[in-house]
Amino acid sequence: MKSKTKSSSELDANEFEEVLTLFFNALPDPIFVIDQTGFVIKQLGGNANEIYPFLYPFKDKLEGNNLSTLLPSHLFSTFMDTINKTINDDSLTCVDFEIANEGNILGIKNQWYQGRVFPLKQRRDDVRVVLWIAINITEQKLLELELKNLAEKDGLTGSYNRRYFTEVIQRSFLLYLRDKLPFCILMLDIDFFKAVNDNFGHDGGDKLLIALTDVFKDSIRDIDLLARYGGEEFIVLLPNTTTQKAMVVAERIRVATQQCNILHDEKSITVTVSIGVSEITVNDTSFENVTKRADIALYTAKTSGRNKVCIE
Ligand SMILES: Nc1nc2c(ncn2[C@@H]2O[C@H](COP(=O)(O)OP(=O)(O)OP(=O)(O)O)[C@@H](O)[C@H]2O)c(=O)[nH]1
Repeated sequence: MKSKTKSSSELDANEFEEVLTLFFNALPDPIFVIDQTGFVIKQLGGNANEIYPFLYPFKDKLEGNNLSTLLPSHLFSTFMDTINKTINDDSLTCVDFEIANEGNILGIKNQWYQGRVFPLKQRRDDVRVVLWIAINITEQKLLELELKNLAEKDGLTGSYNRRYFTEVIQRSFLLYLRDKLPFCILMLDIDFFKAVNDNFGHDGGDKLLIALTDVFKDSIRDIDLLARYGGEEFIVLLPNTTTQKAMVVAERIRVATQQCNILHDEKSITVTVSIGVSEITVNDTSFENVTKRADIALYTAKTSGRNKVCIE
């Protein structure tokens, strides 16, 4: 009987594995074989040190160790949740994660990765196993963050812009309809701002707007939302707040503004602010009813002498 002989173009299993290992090792993205306990069975590829700086410090320490000893606890949880989901669903799972790189020897800042995790049929000591490919997506993430920033923030002061504010107040209004969670609005307008520009130049005016943004932020809680509404007009959303408390916050902002003193070309600039306050009511049919009342209150503050807090 004629036995099957290997032709010169065929590889035996060992040779084939050798080629595959060479191939994987040449890949810039690291690939890990990890079991369901978080034990790293094998690491392949990941040779682009500049885009995989997280591998650099323990390049040779990954294999044979558990992720729990390699990753910070919050990342370890993310990895284990992803591995369990991949195995339970028996399908590809994708997860984005960020790795902090402070003090990294390569001087590279935080990096974002996407883990693409595939379930494998193989087991290690009866434990299921996955293939984890980590792809560096930092540039894409930074671009996304920059676009988000451009869409939501005001270029001069870094506070939120009117468009973002409108989105948030719309949601607050819907929450109010559902849960009756009250909220208040403060409409702020700097007094005689034109005179600041006239006396100190547009640069001086800009510098003041930036300084006042900090003053306003320092006077509100983290959950409150400050936005630049127009030129020298700002608006604050105070969630879960009723009129009485909103008046206290408005008064705090008014006093802090009066006390703010900035230097520009060795001259000091001081201003005051007028503030209109309003609270959502059961009769309101849109968030615009609330902002309209704050605007009317602001007008009253302006026409009754400025540097005042009024309510409507
Ligand atoms: N420097 C600077 N000025 C701005 C900016 N946006 C708007 N302004 C100026 O803000 C001034 C607003 O003037 P007005 O609307 O007359 O109001 P006001 O002088 O503050 O007077 P009252 O609001 O009535 O107290 C105008 O001179 C605008 O040019 C900005 O981004 N930077």
